[in-house]
Amino acid sequence: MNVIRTEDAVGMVLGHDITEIVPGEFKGVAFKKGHIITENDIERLLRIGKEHIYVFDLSEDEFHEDEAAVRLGELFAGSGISFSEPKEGKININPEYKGLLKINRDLLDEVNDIGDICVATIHGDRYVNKGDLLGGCRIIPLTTKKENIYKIEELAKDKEPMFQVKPFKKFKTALIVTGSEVYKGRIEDKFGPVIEKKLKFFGSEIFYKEIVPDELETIKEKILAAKEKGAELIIVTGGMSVDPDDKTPGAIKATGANIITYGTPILPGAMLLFAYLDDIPVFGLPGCVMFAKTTAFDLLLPKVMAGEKIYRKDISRMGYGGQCISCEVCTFPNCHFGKH
Ligand SMILES: Nc1nc2c(c(=O)[nH]1)N[C@H]1C(S)=C(S)[C@@H](COP(=O)(O)OP(=O)(O)OC[C@H]3O[C@@H](n4cnc5c(N)ncnc54)[C@H](O)[C@@H]3O)O[C@H]1N2
Ligand code: MOO
Repeated sequence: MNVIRTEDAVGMVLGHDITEIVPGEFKGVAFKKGHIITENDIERLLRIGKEHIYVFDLSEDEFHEDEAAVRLGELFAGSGISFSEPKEGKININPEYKGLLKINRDLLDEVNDIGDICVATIHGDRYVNKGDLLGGCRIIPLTTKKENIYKIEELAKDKEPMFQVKPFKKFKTALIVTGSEVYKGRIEDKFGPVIEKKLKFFGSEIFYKEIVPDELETIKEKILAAKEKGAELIIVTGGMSVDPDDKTPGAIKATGANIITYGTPILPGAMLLFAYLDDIPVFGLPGCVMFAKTTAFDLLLPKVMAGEKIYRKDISRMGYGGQCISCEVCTFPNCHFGKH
């Protein structure tokens, strides 16, 4: 740090906070450490009694923390992402609309390995709402070598952005409720309303609904009929376990669908089936989806709704963090469930 005459400090970086006291009116920080001194500041500094100040020299090969933070904000913000004004070398990252958050985890780790620059995030692959806090980027020293920023710009080239939000699409959804007890009117359908509510949250609606008995052929026919009618997503509920009356997995298979998984390492929801009938995602949902607050379905549905293709490995890797602990007050998705 150098001591310099205040009049000569324009464009330089203030090395310490400066307090101003105007009796009866104001007492506080007039200028913060790290502030870049402008022509307009000189008179106020002199009035505070600062004829000399400590400054950092911003040499040719350095960026001021705020400038570096803004450059990184521009670099990290993919579609649907905005970032705040820098404050003391820090920007906040926010979504511009509701959607599925994607974070480039490899890039994140590489950036944090460099030093001087810290990026902290929430977990990706979950839904976020407009204005949520997704993360922050802070430059640790007051100034950082330009080469650090250029290195990050190079690292990020031709890669998925650090942050992006994929908007949810509207899916024409078919719902096939299985269960002879429901079909015969012995009990009321409690599954349908749960699914309807979950879909509505993502902006999709059920255009085709059938209640069918536990008969493999009937379930199969209704799935194929839904496809024929233009379904973009097919959900079949109930009959997913191993009882003799549980026909849903067999029926989905019999349509010729490609079974991605029957059994997910997620609890509750281990008996969930996910398949593609041509390109149409098909869920077989076990009974727990009807009564448990959060299940495997809540982890997979946002991805499907954002138009992501689901691979077997995406599901088989979900065991880590895949146990819901049924908190008294559910805060999902702001919890460990489904984060890995
Ligand atoms: N022997 C085994 N039994 C069960 C296993 C297992 O591995 N071995 N897994 C358990 C798990 S985990 C789950 S989850 C459930 C899966 O249930 P299903 O998908 O087979 O559900 P259902 O047997 O069809 O129904 C269970 C229960 O819920 C009622 N239900 C079903 N659909 C509706 C509806 N639309 N409206 C109202 N109520 C409905 C149904 O009447 C049953 O009482 O299996 C465990 N068992
Ligand atoms: O394992 Mo079941 O499908 O969780 O409730």
